[in-house]
Amino acid sequence: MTDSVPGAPTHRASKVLITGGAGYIGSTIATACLDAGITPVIVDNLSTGRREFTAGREFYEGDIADGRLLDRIFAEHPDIFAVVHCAALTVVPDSVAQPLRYYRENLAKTVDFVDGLVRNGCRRLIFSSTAAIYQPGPEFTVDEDSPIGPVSPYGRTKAMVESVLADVCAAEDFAVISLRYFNPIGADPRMRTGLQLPRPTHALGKMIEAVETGEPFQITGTDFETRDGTGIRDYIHVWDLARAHVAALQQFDDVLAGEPEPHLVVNIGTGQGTTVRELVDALDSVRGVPLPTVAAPRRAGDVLGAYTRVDRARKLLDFSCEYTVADGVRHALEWAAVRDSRFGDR
Ligand SMILES: NC(=O)c1ccc[n+]([C@@H]2O[C@H](COP(=O)([O-])OP(=O)(O)OC[C@H]3O[C@@H](n4cnc5c(N)ncnc54)[C@H](O)[C@@H]3O)[C@@H](O)[C@H]2O)c1
Ligand SMILES: O=c1ccn([C@@H]2O[C@H](COP(=O)(O)OP(=O)(O)O[C@H]3O[C@H](CO)[C@H](O)[C@H](O)[C@H]3O)[C@@H](O)[C@H]2O)c(=O)[nH]1
Repeated sequence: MTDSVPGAPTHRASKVLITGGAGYIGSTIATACLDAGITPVIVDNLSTGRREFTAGREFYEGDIADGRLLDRIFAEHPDIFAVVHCAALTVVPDSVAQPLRYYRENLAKTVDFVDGLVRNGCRRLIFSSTAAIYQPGPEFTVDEDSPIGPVSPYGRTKAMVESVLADVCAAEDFAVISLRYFNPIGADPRMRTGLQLPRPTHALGKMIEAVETGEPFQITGTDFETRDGTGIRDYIHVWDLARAHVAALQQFDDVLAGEPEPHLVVNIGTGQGTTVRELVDALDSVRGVPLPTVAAPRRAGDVLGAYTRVDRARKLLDFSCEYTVADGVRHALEWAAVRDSRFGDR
């Protein structure tokens, strides 16, 4: 006799381990989990994450490759039903300058971490993958079957981890949903968490820096084959991105039950492309003041960009975005205004 209901999840999504839960995306996922009634347990070495984001949350300071720490976490929380694996180094130019560090932190440590999960009988994992693993091409849209061809060591670490996870799923009682994120922007709409990195290099971060300093914003690349010559991206509100994780957690077993393999890949984006100039327009309409811009050369390795088709996320996770790009811009500006007061050392 079981208490299961036809169509109901085959597990109860009650407690989840989040690696990198003191970082930008992981802390927002932790908040969204709490709002959905799922208790987050965070493990983070605070290399880029902030202790402030763990306040009032179950938190273990340490490294994902520390097997003894992992054993302790599972001994103290035997009811963890899944892991969201966000912990990684994420700066593309750093990965070019220090590839061994990136392969160690993102790939080798994930191997040790997954070994520890298998040892502790934890068999569900959601992996933070990235749109950066797709091969750049003239097509504006990609889907999960588009060719893989990352151009940076960072992107390659993510593609390699996906392959490792697929192999583990084939050999062990282990199941994975790899979510390939497009470009996250914004903050928790209630301003509990947001971007904590002091020197962001992404487009919206640099625009907000330009607002703060009064310097013109440099548009790096105005000769791409896009509608206005500037790079195109799929900017997803970080809260929507976090909601996608909650959806994947709540339906984990049911979603994978319908799949031929226990390793599923899903793109998470809005399905809409936005050029750099259009992102500046969104910022201008939110602020009501035009941001001065100046044309600059392309960044090394910069690509034309892409946005995702959203059919798989909609069909398998019943997920779609609720926030617009303008919402993301507005929340990023609001967060920038409160951010420093949240951190004692700035
Ligand atoms: N931000 C983006 O544009 C983007 C896009 C696609 C995918 N992703 C992926 O999303 C995930 C989260 O990215 P983010 O933007 O929140 O970055 P972040 O730097 O804000 O968060 C990463 C967190 O992981 C922690 N961490 C790193 N290495 C660790 C280790 N060995 N052990 C324990 N903790 C460790 C850091 O302290 C930090 O809190 C990453 O895996 C990243 O590759 C990010
Ligand atoms: O100061 C800037 C910064 C960016 N851009 C342009 O804005 C577009 C988007 O650039 P982002 O850096 O915001 O986005 P990317 O997709 O190129 O890269 C981002 O997403 C990647 C994952 O997909 C990595 O996480 C990377 O570190 C992060 O910056 C590009 O055309 C870029 O040339 C500018 O015009 N000026």
